Amino acid sequence: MADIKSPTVLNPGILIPVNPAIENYMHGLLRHTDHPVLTEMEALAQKNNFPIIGRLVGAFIESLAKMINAEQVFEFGSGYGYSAYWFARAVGSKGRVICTDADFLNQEKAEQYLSAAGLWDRVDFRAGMAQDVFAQTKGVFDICYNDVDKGDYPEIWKLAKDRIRPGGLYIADNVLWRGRVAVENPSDIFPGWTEAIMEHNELIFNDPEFDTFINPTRDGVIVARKKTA
Ligand SMILES: C[S@@+](CC[C@H](N)C(=O)[O-])C[C@H]1O[C@@H](n2cnc3c(N)ncnc32)[C@H](O)[C@@H]1O
Repeated sequence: MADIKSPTVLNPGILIPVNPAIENYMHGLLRHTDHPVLTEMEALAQKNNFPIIGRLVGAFIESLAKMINAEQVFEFGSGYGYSAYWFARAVGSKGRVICTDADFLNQEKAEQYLSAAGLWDRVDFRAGMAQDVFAQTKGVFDICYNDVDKGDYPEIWKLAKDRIRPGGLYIADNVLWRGRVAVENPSDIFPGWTEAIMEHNELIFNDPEFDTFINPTRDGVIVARKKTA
């Protein structure tokens, strides 16, 4: 039996923080979240090797959004709407999830899936660079969620942090980057991405305006709550 106290080592320098058997067990507990649209979106991700947040993180962000009664969410990097599916459920019929993605084909797919799920009327999907869309959007958000290319993580944090309401959340996926943040000289997918994620994480943990924690599920999700006083 695998030692569940040690992270699983896949390749030299690549670590999975939570033992896959435990993640499978947690998946099993989420069977009640099954939905035909969700299953289709997950199948597409599997087929195309597209990096969606997956069921465990999806259920996590939905819970977080419900805990703070979030109604206004901004997503940096929405893909074809899988993470937005969970936020859209949480914000309710009066809420709004602004989605952004650099690939306009993802907007079409998101419309198809989220319409089928009855959630499209809560979504405002804007194809383009998330940074530009954010600059064109006014107001503060209950949640800013970051899942863009990892080299841009520090920039997105700096943009988002001042436009989160007190008590609101900054959430970013992949902040453990398959453990690369924890090893010396990791082999990276793109040069500089590990360093950018590490800079991002340090900036957030050292920001006195936020209380911050990393949930190590899947690839690591950082959650930073803006203090109220
Ligand atoms: C990891 S995927 C997002 C997955 C999505 N959050 C989910 O879990 O369903 C990253 C997406 O961000 C988009 N992207 C990357 N950098 C971006 C940027 N600066 N602005 C807008 N979209 C970006 C890519 O086209 C890709 O679809």
